[in-house]
Amino acid sequence: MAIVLGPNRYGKAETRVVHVTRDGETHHLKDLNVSISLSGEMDEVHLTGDNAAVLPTDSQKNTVFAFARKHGIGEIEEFGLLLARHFVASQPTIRHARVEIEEYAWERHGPHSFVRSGQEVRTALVHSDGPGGQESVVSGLTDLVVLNSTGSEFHGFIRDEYTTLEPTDDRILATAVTARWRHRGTDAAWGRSYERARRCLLEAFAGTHSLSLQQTLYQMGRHVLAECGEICEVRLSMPNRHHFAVDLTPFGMDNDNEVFFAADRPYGLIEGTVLDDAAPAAPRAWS
Ligand SMILES: O=c1[nH]c(=O)c2[nH]c(=O)[nH]c2[nH]1
Repeated sequence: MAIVLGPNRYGKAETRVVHVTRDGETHHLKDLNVSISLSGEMDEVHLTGDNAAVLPTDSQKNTVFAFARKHGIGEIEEFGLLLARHFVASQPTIRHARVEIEEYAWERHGPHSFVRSGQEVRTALVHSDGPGGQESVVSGLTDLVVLNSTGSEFHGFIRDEYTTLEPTDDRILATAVTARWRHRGTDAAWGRSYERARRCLLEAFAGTHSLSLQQTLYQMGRHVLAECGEICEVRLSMPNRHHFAVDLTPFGMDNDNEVFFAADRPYGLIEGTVLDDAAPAAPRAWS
């Protein structure tokens, strides 16, 4: 048996950077969580402990803050590309950079006062092999919590000896959407693209008369691809947040889908990809 070093990467995870743009009395806020992961000629550091090829993760963290000061923070895809390209272009030992960014939204509550809005998080995942190499941008969101109080059925499923679920033609459909979408290029109008993709997800969730969460998932991905030409692949992960109508007959009451028990776990987890089959595959874009 030969023992060898396999794939590896390293970087500073979860640098929390807040940038304030001061426009007189009126301030603008960007609140990010930036995770950097670099790879390249890293055999020596693993095999012998020679650090000559290693850009310290501490320097990577500092770069995030310095770039926020130098370039400001616009769209997170843009900031991610700036960072990823910098590491690969400036360090010969670094061949590949992966930058993952979460953006937390703040709602304006005054000229320099903000309220953290919802739990939804905007995301970007950027890969760069440097000038002339491959690059990819995947945008997305997590924790977009949505609920339809009707317009959802689930019946016609397999019944085996362990099946107790009753078919239903009217149930609550609720989920917390995690969606990621791959762009065809690296120069989209990121902000507008994000708003359009998000709107499409919501429109399709609300507008689909659902026979299963799987069917709703496919419609959501389809709608994004149909409306957003800059996007070629959508990956969705949606927990089925079960709401069970409570049996109130012990108390002499009926319950015509009015009172539900919102179960926490277990939950069905429905995941799927919707894509333009002509788009080039980019497995590395998602890793
Ligand atoms: O939309 C659904 N899809 C399923 O696969 C499933 N399984 C289940 O028990 N309930 C549901 N609902």
